[in-house]
Amino acid sequence: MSQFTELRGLYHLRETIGSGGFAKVKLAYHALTGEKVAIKIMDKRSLGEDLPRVKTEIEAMKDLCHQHICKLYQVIETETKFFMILEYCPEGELFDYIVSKDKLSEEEARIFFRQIVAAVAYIHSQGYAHRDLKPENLLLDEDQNLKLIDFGLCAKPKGGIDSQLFTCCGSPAYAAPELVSGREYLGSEADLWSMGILLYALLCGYLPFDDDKIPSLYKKIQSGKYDTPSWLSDDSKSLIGSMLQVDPKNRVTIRHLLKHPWLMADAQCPVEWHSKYKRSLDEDCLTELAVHYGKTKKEMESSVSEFKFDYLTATYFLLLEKKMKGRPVRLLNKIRNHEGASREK
Ligand SMILES: Cn1cc(Br)cc1C(=O)Nc1[nH]nc2c1CN(C(=O)N[C@H](CN1CCCC1)c1ccccc1)C21CC1
Repeated sequence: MSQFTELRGLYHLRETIGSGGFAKVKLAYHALTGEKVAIKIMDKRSLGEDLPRVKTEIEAMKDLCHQHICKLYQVIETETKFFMILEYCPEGELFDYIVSKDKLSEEEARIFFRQIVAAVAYIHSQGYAHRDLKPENLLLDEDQNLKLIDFGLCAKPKGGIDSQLFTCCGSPAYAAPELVSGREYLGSEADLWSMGILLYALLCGYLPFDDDKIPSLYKKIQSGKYDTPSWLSDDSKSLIGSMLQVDPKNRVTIRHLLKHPWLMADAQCPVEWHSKYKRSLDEDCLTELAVHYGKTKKEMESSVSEFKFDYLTATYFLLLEKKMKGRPVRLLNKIRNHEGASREK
């Protein structure tokens, strides 16, 4: 396998697990921790006018640190390529999970939707709108937790989350009426509409507005009329209805969603949306890093806290991952060279 020289000794590349328009995603192992990562590789030449989207995604993901957002560990930029080293989600896309189960029970849909609401409440609190919320952009980790990905279309409006946007983007079936009508819109309100489509897809297994011709799809979206199958409970119908409001000013806000009765039904507590990641650095991880690099903890702390999204940032976050999963906070001191043979450091 053609080893990218930029990754040599840092990551051991394995098979391709996804390929899209201008990018592909490969499974890899982070050499120092042995943890699995997903490396999104983009070729600058084939990016063309999509290049700004990559920069948007990288800058957004550097800012976002949350239990339901796919973690960015490292960015490597060369003359011809971008490498984004990201959290590996072994269970794939929520889209495939829904298809495999036809549709989800209200209880299971609620567990997933609470996580989606938490992720969106967090990114809105950081001033971002995702603008491409759909089941393909929600991955499942090994504990069936959702991780939001693909921030290439997200917006961080200059004037804050509640200032007007124009660019029409995202996937048509999930796009809000004001967006498909080419009017000005608020990113946060468009995200809430997409979440209504998402909840409908979780509970029904198909989309409320669908048509293979875009113009007629847009007409259906702008009409706001969709059918509600018999198996939907009254509470589900009213929650979906509060998000699929054609007039964005009548649409429920993320703040209301957090304490909506349907979302609190089995849990009796509002959705806990704040990031579980602490501001302060983890002592155990710093100690292990200091030992490994032969530095004092103070030196280690100041290097790590720069968060340059270099190999040190990746190693810190992956050590933290190991700790949060109850695995030993240890670095592999046998650095395997690229043949895979290991030698004492
Ligand atoms: C598909 N699959 C099956 C299993 Br099992 C694990 C996976 C898997 O892909 N896991 C995984 N972990 N981490 C990631 C992934 C996929 N992945 C992705 O970023 N996947 C997206 C998927 N998008 C959804 C709509 C269009 C493309 C992607 C983007 C560009 C090119 C290819 C794929 C990351 C890196 C964040």
